[in-house]
Amino acid sequence: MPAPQAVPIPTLRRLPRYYQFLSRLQGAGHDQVSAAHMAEVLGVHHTQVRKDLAMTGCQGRPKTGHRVADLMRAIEGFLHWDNQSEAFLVGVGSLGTALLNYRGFERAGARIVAAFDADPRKAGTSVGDVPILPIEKLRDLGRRMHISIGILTVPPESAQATADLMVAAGIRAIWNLAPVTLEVPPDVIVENLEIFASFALLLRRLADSPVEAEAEVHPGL
Ligand SMILES: NC(=O)c1ccc[n+]([C@@H]2O[C@H](COP(=O)([O-])OP(=O)(O)OC[C@H]3O[C@@H](n4cnc5c(N)ncnc54)[C@H](O)[C@@H]3O)[C@@H](O)[C@H]2O)c1
Repeated sequence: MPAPQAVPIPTLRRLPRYYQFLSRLQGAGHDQVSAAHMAEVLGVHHTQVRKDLAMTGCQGRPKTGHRVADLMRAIEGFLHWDNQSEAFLVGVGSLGTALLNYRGFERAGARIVAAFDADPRKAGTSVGDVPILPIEKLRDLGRRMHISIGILTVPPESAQATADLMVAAGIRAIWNLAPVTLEVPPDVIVENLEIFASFALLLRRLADSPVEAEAEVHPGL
């Protein structure tokens, strides 16, 4: 298996999509899949799919392709999903609560073990089985529990201070959902996610797409 730094980022982004597709195939009772079929359904060039899958070390067979279960295991191992990383979430508002309620993280290899908020009314409560703790506990607890991932869902004005606190707590990877460019030491990884950037792209593409026919608007209304 190549060293992690040799893996192209686009491959790392495509593998979870492959995994979701495989999981749907498995759910529908299929146990074999070809790279060509994955390429067609997912709209990725088949050479690229083969290259990506080869990186996971899973060998396909010329006629039958891959066993779905083997491929899923290979992707899990390659992305370290089989070695769950524990995460802290900071900022238990609308977005933070939605993420805490989302059980898909565990399938993606991360388990949120505690959440933190500055609002004293939230401390001492929980979302599902995740306890909400006062923000003052973040630093010591992070260090004691060797937590490496921080999910940042505080308002923009608190984002940099929260990132600083996460770094002081020993967190080495921050998933930043606040619309702020964070400044962190060079050895700390930041991945930003902006849902509205994707939505803006959708709107732009809709505006650019040709309208084929004068559609009947809301028939039946
Ligand atoms: N990435 C995206 O696509 C996306 C989508 C929606 C919202 N957001 C961003 O996510 C963040 C949260 O949005 P929301 O709608 O959940 O806000 P919210 O106001 O509902 O929740 C924010 C929470 O953070 C807590 N908080 C504030 N300062 C804190 C601090 N210093 N330490 C710990 N906790 C603190 C508040 O008490 C509150 O519970 C915002 O930055 C928002 O812009 C991003």
